[in-house]
Amino acid sequence: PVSPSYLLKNLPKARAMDFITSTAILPLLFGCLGVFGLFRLLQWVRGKAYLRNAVVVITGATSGLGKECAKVFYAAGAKLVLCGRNSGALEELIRELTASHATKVQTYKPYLVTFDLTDPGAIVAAAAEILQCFGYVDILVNNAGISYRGTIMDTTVDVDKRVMETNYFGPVALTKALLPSMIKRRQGHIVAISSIQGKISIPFRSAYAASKHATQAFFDCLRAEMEQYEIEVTVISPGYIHTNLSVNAITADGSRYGVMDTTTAQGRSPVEVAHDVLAAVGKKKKDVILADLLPSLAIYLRTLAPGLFFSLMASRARKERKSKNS
Ligand SMILES: NC(=O)C1=CN([C@@H]2O[C@H](COP(=O)(O)OP(=O)(O)OC[C@H]3O[C@@H](n4cnc5c(N)ncnc54)[C@H](OP(=O)(O)O)[C@@H]3O)[C@@H](O)[C@H]2O)C=CC1
Ligand SMILES: CCCCCCCCCCCCCCCC(=O)OCC(=O)COP(=O)(O)O
Repeated sequence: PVSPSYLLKNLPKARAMDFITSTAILPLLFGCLGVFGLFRLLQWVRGKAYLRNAVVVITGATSGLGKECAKVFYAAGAKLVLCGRNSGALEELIRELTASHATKVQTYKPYLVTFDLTDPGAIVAAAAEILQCFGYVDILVNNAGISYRGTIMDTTVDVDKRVMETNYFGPVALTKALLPSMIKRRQGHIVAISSIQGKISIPFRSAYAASKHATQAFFDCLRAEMEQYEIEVTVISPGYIHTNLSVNAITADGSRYGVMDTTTAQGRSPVEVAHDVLAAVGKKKKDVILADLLPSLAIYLRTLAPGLFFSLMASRARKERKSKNS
């Protein structure tokens, strides 16, 4: 028997088109496209339904990615609990959200909870307040975080601890405080906003990269342990986003860095990233990288050719040191 590929190669173009249209190839192609389209549509509809009326807790909602996440989850019809340290900024955001009417679904006035993620007592109290108010939480978005700049040798252990408390122990404590009620309902979704630096470590970010690697590891373990209760875990690792992360970063002695780095300024818009977060949550994705090609390739390089990756990082450290000294 003559194979379709042989015929396609050997028949003139016109005859080849005749062949395609007169055989099952075209209907098969359209069939596959149709099934794929239907699957995507179903996924989209399910995602929308999943977020509508869901009780969603977002930490770090006062600025940057958290603020934009608040906007897209609000517009999707979620019942929001917005967390942060600055109650004035949260109240302002709630005013902004409730003033806009550009959504077709029913929206709910967000609830506000203020606490510091470095204060374990305040985290437990905040979780209790949220549960008392809503009875349950559907989705927790652990977004709040701080970054850091400094050399390991100059950095005090207090600074390492502060970054770990904000980016790792805080989200872990909040997750643990909300998990029992999720387990009881056999329903819930924990989201961790990590970073590309949760997958690869770059020089002069030791505390930050360590906190994000710890985040990735903890929430990967959690995903496996929670499968039995049907609780979802999504870890999201973005590349640079144009927010105030670098401005708010702390330095080796704990002072504020206060500089908008070029990498941050040239990062993706937080609005776009928030939409990607919403889509990932709606699709119950397990692990998502939201970055350009180079950082994504760097993750593969770290796994497949670690020696080369380490040399590149050492050269990056040399260059950065040189430019600082000159
Ligand atoms: N921007 C980027 O390039 C990238 C960011 N990310 C991650 O995205 C997340 C959001 O950061 P982004 O929006 O960029 O930065 P921002 O600095 O704009 O926002 C950080 C948020 O975290 C809150 N926060 C910081 N420390 C604490 C604390 N101790 N207790 C409670 N809340 C706190 C801040 O609240 P407050 O107003 O009280 O300071 C603020 O709302 C972080 O986890 C970050 O690591 C990941 C990859 C890239
Ligand atoms: C097969 C070819 C592979 C080539 C790989 C070359 C290696 C290039 C290194 C790229 C490093 C990318 C670092 C990305 C870091 C990042 O996106 O971090 C996100 C953040 O969390 C930003 O926080 P920060 O405080 O550091 O601004």
